[in-house]
Amino acid sequence: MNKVKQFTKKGKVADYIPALSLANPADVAVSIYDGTNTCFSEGNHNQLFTLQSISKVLTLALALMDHGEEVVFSKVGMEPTGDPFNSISKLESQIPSKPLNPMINAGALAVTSLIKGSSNEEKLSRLLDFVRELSGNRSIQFNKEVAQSEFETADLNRALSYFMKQHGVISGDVDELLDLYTKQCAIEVNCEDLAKIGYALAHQGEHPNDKYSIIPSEIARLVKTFMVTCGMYNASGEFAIRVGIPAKSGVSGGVVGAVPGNIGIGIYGPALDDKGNSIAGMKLLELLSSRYQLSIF
Ligand SMILES: NC(=O)CC[C@H](N)C(=O)O
Repeated sequence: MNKVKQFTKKGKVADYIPALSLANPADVAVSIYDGTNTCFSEGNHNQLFTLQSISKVLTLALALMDHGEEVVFSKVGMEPTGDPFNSISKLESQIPSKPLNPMINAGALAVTSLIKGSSNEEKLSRLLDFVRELSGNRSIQFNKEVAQSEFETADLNRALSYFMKQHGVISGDVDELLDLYTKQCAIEVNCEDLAKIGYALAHQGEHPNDKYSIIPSEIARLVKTFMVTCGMYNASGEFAIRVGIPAKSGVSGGVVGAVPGNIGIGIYGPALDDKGNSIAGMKLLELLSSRYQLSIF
């Protein structure tokens, strides 16, 4: 832990969502869960933070459970982009303007538009229940201030959505979609919750304590594969080489790691590198992976 703390000085807290700029850049925490009911943690593992892009993994799993692969992958592709997570450029150059994968914002917005429910309240409550079940934590909620702060400033995500609506990738009201998406991104967890979610994904979608199946194993496999190819945005290639753990980051500084058949890892470190990944989190995962030989490759 001491080895990685120094790296926080080189990073910057995200401020394009104003509420996220309140985070303390010096924070670093990690939890590791091996299925034996208690987490091994270091740092302030009770610190709450929002899922942000980590939620994309969970909405993908839910949308696949709701509709199956054929429907979901008619709206979103399976290829890494090599572009920043909020880029619009490939939407225009791809025919028929389908977002390239579900881990970039355009693809995640398309996936969120697929979540079943008769209202945003019902869709959000289904997603919250899903996150609560995967983490074994019934008290998980979303942070209203962070959701509101993102909703008020999400013009780029609105632009992506309008572009996709024009091209028939999504339908319906764009602000309704943004309302759900910003609440999904504002779901609040701590490192232990993330470690348990990582464990569930690492174990074919099993409940982290009770071991019954929450996500069908084929969907858990598919989601982990996206974590490898696109989980760290346009740093995914280097991350696969240096770390080799299926993982997903968010601009709040959270990272979830799922070592297949083994541990789940939850990290918080809000100082980010230039690609939007937790700078200390990436380093910590690199050290953990080499010390305990966790790379899947
Ligand atoms: N990379 C991220 O975590 C991005 C999520 C954020 N809510 C956004 O859409 O910009």
